[in-house]
Amino acid sequence: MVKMYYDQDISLDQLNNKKVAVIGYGSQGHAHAQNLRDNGVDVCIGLRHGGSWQKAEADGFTVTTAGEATAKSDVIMFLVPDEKQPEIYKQEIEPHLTSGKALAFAHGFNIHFNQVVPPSDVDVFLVAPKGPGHLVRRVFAEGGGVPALFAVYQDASGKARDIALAYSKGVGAGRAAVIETTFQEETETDLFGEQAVLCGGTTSLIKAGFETLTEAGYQPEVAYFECLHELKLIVDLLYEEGLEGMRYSISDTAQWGDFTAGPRVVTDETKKEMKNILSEIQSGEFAKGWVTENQVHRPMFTAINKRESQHPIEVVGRELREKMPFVQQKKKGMVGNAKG
Ligand SMILES: NC(=O)C1=CN([C@@H]2O[C@H](COP(=O)(O)OP(=O)(O)OC[C@H]3O[C@@H](n4cnc5c(N)ncnc54)[C@H](OP(=O)(O)O)[C@@H]3O)[C@@H](O)[C@H]2O)C=CC1
Ligand SMILES: CC[C@](O)(C(C)=O)C(=O)O
Ligand SMILES: [Mg+2]
Ligand SMILES: [Mg+2]
Repeated sequence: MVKMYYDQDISLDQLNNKKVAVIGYGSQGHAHAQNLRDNGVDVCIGLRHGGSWQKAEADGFTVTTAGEATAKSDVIMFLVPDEKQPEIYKQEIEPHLTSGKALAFAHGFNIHFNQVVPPSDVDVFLVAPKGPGHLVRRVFAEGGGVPALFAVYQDASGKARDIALAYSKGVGAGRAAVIETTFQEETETDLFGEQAVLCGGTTSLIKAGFETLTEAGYQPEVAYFECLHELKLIVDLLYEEGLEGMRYSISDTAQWGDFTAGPRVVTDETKKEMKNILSEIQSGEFAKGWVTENQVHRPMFTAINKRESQHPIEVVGRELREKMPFVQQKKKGMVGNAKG
């Protein structure tokens, strides 16, 4: 088994006398900043004037521009959206990224695909939590942690690995598991996971199930609870106990259906397509498409996003969730969601 690091294996010393700038206060930014602060790390926030600035100040942080935060800090964790990083790096980070500092990422996209090229006299590492930022904070606040990968791309100080490990502990990952990787492995596996399984694969599966039931004349509310709402409850069991633990809790009838019908839904053809998706990530084809889509101001992203928000499962889901305030974490004050 790969070596894993836990809190007891990691020292926070490499962060103790350092200032950490978290650039961005969105999904990952607010979680890193708050978890690090709770672990005694000296954190400031770098932003542009806007919604996140107010949130970060209301949460008690010192907020300046990204450039000022970079200038006064030793470790700069870059948590603005991937597609904005190259420009913000050139304008705000690079001019202040003097020798001896460390530039850090939560995802390797821009380093691996050469969109950000830091100078050789700074450390470059990543600490990539394997979970959405809002859960990185929520799970930490509940006493747990979200696992993370760390990787060193450039070790100018000779201490980059220890700083990355300390940072991983600082955000709470040492409570779950910290694994060493490379920028290439993190970038390719993360893109694959979010496209084929966690986000793309799952939303397509949910919609296909919902559409199959509603097109057959079943009520949309019933289809919503069956194909979306209950998925969370099933995934909770998978998270806690794996496949076997989930199957312990479901009926034997469901388990027999799982064994016999599941492979008819996710077939060899599906796996073949997963391999194609992985090849496009590995070759840089996906990255090229995403960079280009942003250069032309996201026409497809915008159109698809609009169409998706009007899907019948979203229409019925909004109504049903309104009546279940206990499921609505966002309305209960989920902080740092720059996406609204
Ligand atoms: N979302 C996640 O859970 C995960 C994300 N990652 C990685 O973390 C990084 C950050 O992603 P994510 O947290 O989703 O980002 P978000 O979109 O949630 O947050 C973006 C933040 O950047 C700020 N920002 C945007 N433009 C600027 C600017 N020009 N100058 C200064 N600040 C700016 C926004 O502030 P404003 O309010 O002003 O717009 C906001 O605070 C990415 O590399 C991503 O791949 C890795 C693991 C999981
Ligand atoms: C699964 C999506 C993710 O990779 C994540 C939350 O880990 C992301 O980029 O947001
Ligand atoms: Mg991810
Ligand atoms: Mg990702």
